[in-house]
Amino acid sequence: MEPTSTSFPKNKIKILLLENIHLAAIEQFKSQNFSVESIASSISEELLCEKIKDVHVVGLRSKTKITAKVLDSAERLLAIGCFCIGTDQVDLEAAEKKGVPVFNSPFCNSRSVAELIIAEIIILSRKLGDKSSEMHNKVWKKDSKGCHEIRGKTLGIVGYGHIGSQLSVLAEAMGMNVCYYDINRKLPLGNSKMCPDLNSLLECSNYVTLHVPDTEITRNMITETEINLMKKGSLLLNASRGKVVDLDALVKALKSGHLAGCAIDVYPVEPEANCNDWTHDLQGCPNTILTPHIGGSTEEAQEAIGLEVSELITDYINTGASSGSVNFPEVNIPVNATSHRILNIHYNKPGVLRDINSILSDFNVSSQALNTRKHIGYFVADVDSEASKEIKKKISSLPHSIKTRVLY
Ligand SMILES: NC(=O)C1=CN([C@@H]2O[C@H](COP(=O)(O)OP(=O)(O)OC[C@H]3O[C@@H](n4cnc5c(N)ncnc54)[C@H](O)[C@@H]3O)[C@@H](O)[C@H]2O)C=CC1
Ligand SMILES: O=C(O)C(=O)COP(=O)(O)O
Repeated sequence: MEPTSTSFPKNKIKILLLENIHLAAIEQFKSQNFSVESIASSISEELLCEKIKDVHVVGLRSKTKITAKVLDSAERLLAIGCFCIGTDQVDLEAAEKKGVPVFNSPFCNSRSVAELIIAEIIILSRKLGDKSSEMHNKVWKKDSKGCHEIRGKTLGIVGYGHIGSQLSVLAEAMGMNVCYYDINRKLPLGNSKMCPDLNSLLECSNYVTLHVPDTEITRNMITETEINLMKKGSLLLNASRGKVVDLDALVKALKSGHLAGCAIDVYPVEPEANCNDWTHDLQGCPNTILTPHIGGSTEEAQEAIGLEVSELITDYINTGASSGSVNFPEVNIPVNATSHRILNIHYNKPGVLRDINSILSDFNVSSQALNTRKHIGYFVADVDSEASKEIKKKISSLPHSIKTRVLY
């Protein structure tokens, strides 16, 4: 008997991509016959609430905010793709409660960020930004005052994760001494040294670079107090998130000469799209490199991210595999071509598995798996194709069910 066609037609799957996500993702989704709309910029919450109503997948980068309000409008949403590392732009708990997995690319642009920081350390050490600006303005001013080699200097890395550890290796290869501070225990790479606390790193470093996520703990991690603990003439680099550093305090330290320079790639508020009227108090500060959140903006990184995240989402839509999501129970059982697959997302309450299995006890189940997180459970089972419609109907009507899909 032909399996009943229960899977949602692929060409009805609507994918909205924002912020100029790489063509590799668009091509991957189109190869699955999904329909794709790609927008080059971020969009406002109001417009997103409207556009997301009939969308099954939304892809974004670091700008677009997926708030609880946006999620309330997203009745058909199956998955969210953060085509970047950070996922702080998504209300992860609200997405979990709605049974929407969030996928990201945990390290495809780590090297790009690390290389940018190495470049900026050298540019700042030789004041290349100011020197180049002077030359463009007809000023030939040759001097070595305040210019240094980086060999033998100390780089303090705050956050020794994918980027911080990559940077550690590159910096040591340039002859720098490396120390780091992390709230988690980390394997020190090469000759790097762990600092017991942030203050000791600030006090011993010639360069301080920040590579932490945006969290309640890291917001305003570097204020006037921490900047004043830094050595006079040291330099601060931030390519993590804009709220980690109090930029007013940074401007004050640059103008007083306490800090010899800085490189800032991220800002508390950033434009939704490219513009030519961006202003900030950091403009005009001495030996100050300002970049428009381009740490991960290399062709290599964007292509790799586009491929990785689109493949994770494709697998989730086509097989229910949730590996690689940051907010969802991980379930990943081999596909059984002769069965139909039931996917059930439910509130994590006692008795749900009993209720599901009492429904399945009347049918043949070739494999099943359950995993849970704080708010939800994710159940996957392969069943006879003849029974899948009936099983889906019964499981989706259970009191704690959030979403139930059938794949074949
Ligand atoms: N400017 C840009 O274009 C980019 C910015 N980023 C940002 O950089 C951040 C770091 O990226 P990855 O290294 O890949 O992340 P990761 O998660 O691999 O490493 C972050 C490290 O920070 C540590 N950490 C967390 N809170 C801390 C605290 N309060 N004090 C000290 N350490 C703390 C964690 O234990 C972890 O080891 C991302 O969360 C993202 O916000 C990432 C890529 C590109
Ligand atoms: O990977 C990250 O977290 C980033 O901040 C990169 O942001 P972007 O993808 O360039 O908007």
